[in-house]
Amino acid sequence: MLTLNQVSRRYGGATALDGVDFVVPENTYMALLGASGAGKTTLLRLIAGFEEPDQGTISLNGARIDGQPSHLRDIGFVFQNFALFPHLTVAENVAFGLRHRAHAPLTNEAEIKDRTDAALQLVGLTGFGHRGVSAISGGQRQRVALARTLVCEPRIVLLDEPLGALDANLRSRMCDELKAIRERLGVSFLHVTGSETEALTMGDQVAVLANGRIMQSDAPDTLFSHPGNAEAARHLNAWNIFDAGLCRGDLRQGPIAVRFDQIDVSAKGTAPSARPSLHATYLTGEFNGPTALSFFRAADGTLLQVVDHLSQPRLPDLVEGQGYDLHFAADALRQFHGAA
Ligand SMILES: Nc1ncnc2c1ncn2[C@@H]1O[C@H](COP(=O)(O)OP(=O)(O)OP(=O)(O)O)[C@@H](O)[C@H]1O
Repeated sequence: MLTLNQVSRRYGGATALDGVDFVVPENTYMALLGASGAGKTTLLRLIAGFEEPDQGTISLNGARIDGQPSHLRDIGFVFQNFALFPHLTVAENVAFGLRHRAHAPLTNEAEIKDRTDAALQLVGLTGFGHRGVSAISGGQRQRVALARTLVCEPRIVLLDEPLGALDANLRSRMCDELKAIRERLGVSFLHVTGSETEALTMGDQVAVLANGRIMQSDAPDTLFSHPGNAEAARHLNAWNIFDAGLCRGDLRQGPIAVRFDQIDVSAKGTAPSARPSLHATYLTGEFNGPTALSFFRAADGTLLQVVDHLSQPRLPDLVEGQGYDLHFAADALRQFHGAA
């Protein structure tokens, strides 16, 4: 189990991480979701030991690792750009870590070969060992990077946007593979990403990092259905967040959130009186295959989105520039304390 306790990191006057409390349990695929600049890479670099926190502690299985040299932490790191050696073969790239690690480097060629072959088999690259790393596909390069990390049997694996350099089809295939490989190994993976879809698909647990803090860490379905604050909701790209004052109905003051797929639309003045509702102007629509997204503007300028599933359409025909009532079940909304 990896534990960060009140970890902070500043660069000059800028705070990258601000009192982060974070736990990655054993044998877990942990996804860390955050926007660009949220501090994701900084967090991984502190765990790996490439940098030290200004404050706070980092422990692995109960023992402090902050302050320890990086190469003694037994932590694997898979970089976004794979960082393979271009002049080495696939097998040589994988074996490199075994030969050169600071802690008990291997010299026995038979053992190096056995462990390299096992790592290549684990990532589905048996038979590719002799190839140059420029003679394989992007997805295969990603798997070499993973094999190179896994061959050293790290206690936890950190993955920095590992699918970022892959095209969309390959990305979804690699999602399944990464999950399967982790399950076979039984070590925890900490995978950082800016994509909510990737985080929710991959993670046994998903943490949201914003403004240098962990906003929420939960099972993906809990996070998606019950974001605990406006910042977590905003990262899921599925929730409208607006001021309760816009609504007709008996609501507490402050920011509220309603999911894109839980809002209904009626002609102006026809919202059922039992449901909270607000007026908004229809801007435009967007088809995304099986779903359609409609955009509205509320009186205070807030942009609202409504998702309609084409197999079960709920929305009337909408006219651009015309006002509508947007309404929802009272139990569909979430209210948060503090600013939106
Ligand atoms: N070496 C550094 N010197 C100064 N500022 C830095 C340094 N490294 C990171 N920062 C700043 O710290 C903040 C967090 O950066 P970090 O790279 O951790 O974000 P990130 O979430 O990984 O972003 P991205 O998804 O864009 O890679 C940013 O504001 C960044 O500009």
